[in-house]
Amino acid sequence: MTTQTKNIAPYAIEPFTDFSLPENKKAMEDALAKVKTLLGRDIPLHIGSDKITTEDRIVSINPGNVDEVIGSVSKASQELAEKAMQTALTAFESWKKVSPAERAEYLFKAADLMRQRKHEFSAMMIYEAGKNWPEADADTAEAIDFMEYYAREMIRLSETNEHRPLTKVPGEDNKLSYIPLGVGVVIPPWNFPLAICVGMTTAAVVSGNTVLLKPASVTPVIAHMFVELMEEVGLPAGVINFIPGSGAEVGDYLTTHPKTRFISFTGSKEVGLRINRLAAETAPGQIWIKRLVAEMGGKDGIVVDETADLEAAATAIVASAFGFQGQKCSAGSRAFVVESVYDQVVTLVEEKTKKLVVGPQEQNFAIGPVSDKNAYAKILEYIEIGKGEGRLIAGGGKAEGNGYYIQPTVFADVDGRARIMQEEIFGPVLAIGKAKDYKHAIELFNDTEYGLTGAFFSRDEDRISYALEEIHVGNLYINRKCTGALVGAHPFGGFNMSGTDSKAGGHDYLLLFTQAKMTSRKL
Ligand SMILES: NC(=O)c1ccc[n+]([C@@H]2O[C@H](COP(=O)([O-])OP(=O)(O)OC[C@H]3O[C@@H](n4cnc5c(N)ncnc54)[C@H](O)[C@@H]3O)[C@@H](O)[C@H]2O)c1
Ligand SMILES: N[C@@H](CCC=O)C(=O)O
Repeated sequence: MTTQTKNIAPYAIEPFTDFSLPENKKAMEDALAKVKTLLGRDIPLHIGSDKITTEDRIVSINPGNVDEVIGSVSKASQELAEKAMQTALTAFESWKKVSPAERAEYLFKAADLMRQRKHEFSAMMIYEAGKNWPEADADTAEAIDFMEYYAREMIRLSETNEHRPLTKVPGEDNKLSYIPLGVGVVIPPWNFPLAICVGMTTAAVVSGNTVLLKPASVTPVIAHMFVELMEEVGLPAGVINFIPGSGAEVGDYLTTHPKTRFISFTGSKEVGLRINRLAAETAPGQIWIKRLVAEMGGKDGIVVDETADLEAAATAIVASAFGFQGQKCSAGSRAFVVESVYDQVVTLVEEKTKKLVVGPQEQNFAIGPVSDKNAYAKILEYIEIGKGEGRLIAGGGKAEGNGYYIQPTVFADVDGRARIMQEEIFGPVLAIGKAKDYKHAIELFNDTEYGLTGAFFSRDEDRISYALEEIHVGNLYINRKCTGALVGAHPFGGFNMSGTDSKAGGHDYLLLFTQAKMTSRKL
């Protein structure tokens, strides 16, 4: 072990804030007040050390108060995307020579600063993404975790010859080193606008790559707050280039660019498959196969058998379906319950859902707005489809407020092949189906093109063993909700149309941003 590693404390998960304590509540209120004074600013592109302002803008608004502008964000054109690519290519030549421990140090410093200003980052997400306080706090905690975790992981990878030596051959000194790939395009989603953006970007950067970060158009301001933080800790110019822009224009341009070495994408199946197709084409002058990490959607859910703790199962169903308004790739938008306890579980879910109050997230309501106008229209359309596919037992339409508010909605008696059981709605809509027995319930659960998260509720050990083997998802939980993976503890990524199963927050993740070089020296 090197001296540097010895001085680094073992990775520990960032604790969540308990807002029932008056001092924490006050700290968040102060942060909300402070961040409010920062809203509405002009946000430039960051290309190398240049801050570039453009005429064309993305105007980010508060989805819970649509008159409030969060920021007016400059938008990259293809010419500016090209400038960013050239800048990242130049920066790569020096960044790749910076030692892994030094690269990790930037992440440690940024994690430290983010921890100190935790509530300010959360406050920005409360305004820009419509997260409530605990959801925003968990997002910030996860962003800190990703930086702490990947920094240590890079150091561990750089010491691989000490920890996992190659087989000895007399007369040879053989070594393996993990070197960076080059310039990557990082395309995060809006729903974990800090954690996933930070995780994807810092994993690539700590591995020695330089990046073009194209934030989600719904949440560019919180992404910019992170970019400013990385500048504050002294990350060299050009390592992270911030280029908000249209997916179709800038996204396609960079995906097909011959100098793009890898693309790290998290978002919908439709966009992920498009990037997969475009990235597979070899552009003139391209000398590598582009690497693609694509984490996509889900149609996740919970299976409940008759031996389960039904109260706990119903609580988990409601939390998984409606946490952050169901806008998680891990959201439990389906539940399958065996017929002997079906009515009991449905009643419990109905009661618990009806207790959820909808309102603005500045005031920390359980349910806030959905992300934007398009999502609002799409979710309401699915609710209408659901009315023809199941029995409406809670919600069923718009909720009051100056934003994109929708009632948490539950449909019971839904067939496994119904559209609301098969298609990712990405909103507060839950479909419940009845199964003959636990095996049938698992069969219904597996009948989807996705395979991201799932949970099984039972007290029977044999059935739990069966579920562990048969439920086909990347993240499977027993007797708990199917959302809320923790960095280091629950490496995250899905099967089938849910993506490339990259296992973010796990030991294998940085391998996706490196290539292993073997050197053999004759002694
Ligand atoms: N599997 C996971 O880990 C995970 C995590 C979070 C979200 N998601 C999924 O993300 C989706 C919600 O996020 P979203 O609405 O931001 O998804 P989205 O696919 O609409 O957008 C994702 C990102 O892709 C960009 N984009 C759009 N068109 C592009 C193109 N042609 N080229 C390049 N980039 C382009 C967007 O600007 C955004 O930054 C859901 O399907 C959800 O399940 C998956
Ligand atoms: N990692 C998060 C989901 C990320 C996608 O939206 C969870 O486990 O709930």
